[in-house]
Amino acid sequence: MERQNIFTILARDGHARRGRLSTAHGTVETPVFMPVGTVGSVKAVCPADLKDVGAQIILGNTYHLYLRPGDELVARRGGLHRFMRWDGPILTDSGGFQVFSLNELRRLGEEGVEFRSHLDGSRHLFTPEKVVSIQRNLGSDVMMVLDECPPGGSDRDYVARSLGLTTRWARRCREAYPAGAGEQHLFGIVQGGIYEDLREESLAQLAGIGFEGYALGGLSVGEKKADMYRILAHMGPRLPENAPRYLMGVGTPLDIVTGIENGIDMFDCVLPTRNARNGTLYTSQGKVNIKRAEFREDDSPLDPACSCYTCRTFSRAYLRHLYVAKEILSFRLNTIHNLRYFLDLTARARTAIEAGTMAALKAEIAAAYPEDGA
Ligand SMILES: CN(C)CCSCc1cc(N)cc2c(=O)[nH]c(N)nc12
Ligand SMILES: [Zn+2]
Repeated sequence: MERQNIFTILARDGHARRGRLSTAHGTVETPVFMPVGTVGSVKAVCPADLKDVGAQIILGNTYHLYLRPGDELVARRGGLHRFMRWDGPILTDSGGFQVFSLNELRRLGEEGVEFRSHLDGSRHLFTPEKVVSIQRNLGSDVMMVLDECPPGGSDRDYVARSLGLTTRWARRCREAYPAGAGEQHLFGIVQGGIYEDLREESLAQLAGIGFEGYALGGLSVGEKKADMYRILAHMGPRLPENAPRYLMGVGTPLDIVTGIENGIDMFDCVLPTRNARNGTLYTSQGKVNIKRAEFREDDSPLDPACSCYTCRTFSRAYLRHLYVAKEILSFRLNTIHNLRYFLDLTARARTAIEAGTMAALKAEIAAAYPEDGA
């Protein structure tokens, strides 16, 4: 069955693209930031909050949902959208990355990756076929292939061998879910570490198999920022032109704008949700550490340039009080704001690309976050 083109480019500004991705649960305006909802919830906020802050597509995670509550239980409850009452698009990572980041005990082989659950120590094997089956049970709109993400700083020989395994696994994922097999999209993940030639080799192999979208993996895993930016500049524009491009696990506000100017369409990062819970808030004037004593009697809004519920309603003094008192409401209000900041940033980028003013947006973000470019 001929697949209709799922991704349309509406405008460009240099390598930056303003696009539209169609999924079974609606269209996604790109560039887009995707809030992370690893175990079926974006921590501290509910679906109504997510809609209110402008979330379009959120992330779920194969590893976590497979272990608890179980992908088959979620399937029996009607799939992840129904289970968590999120009716917009969902992207799920394949789980390999989480196996490596959460488990000391794991064994990597041609068949797949064997690991012990971080919850109860039970033994499991993730194969390419298994992670596709889990993501089909979850019903995610975008599935990721099983890949190996070499740790930052891995030597070239290891990275070269690893990308071969990632390609063989990607091919098995595609065979388990051929193009046109259903409404879910399958994205390939380009590896190759900090080596341009290995990155191009990984991409050529994946493009030869054919996926609905392509992700840059293996970045923001401890490598030097300069190395990440070098690979991003080299590979962003080289990813297939008419497919969505996803930079996994990135990043800071400046990383995101830099990714957009290098042709990336989709981003996910735990920074807004994780930092909300430790009081680090992102604003138009840079980071605000809400627990600082200077805010004790500050009646001004967190960010005068932000129109989120938190900034419209509460003072910095109150947000500081909630945080210091360890009130649960602090997590929710801080998360609402931080997500709104990252979602507004990509919304502003969409407008900037249409207007040809991405350079000005980047200069503004670089000035507000001078420490990010380090
Ligand atoms: C919450 N997010 C961090 C989870 C989704 S993105 C996870 C993630 C992050 C990073 N930096 C690299 C990789 C990678 O190379 N492969 C895979 N499969 N996932 C990755
Ligand atoms: Zn706000």
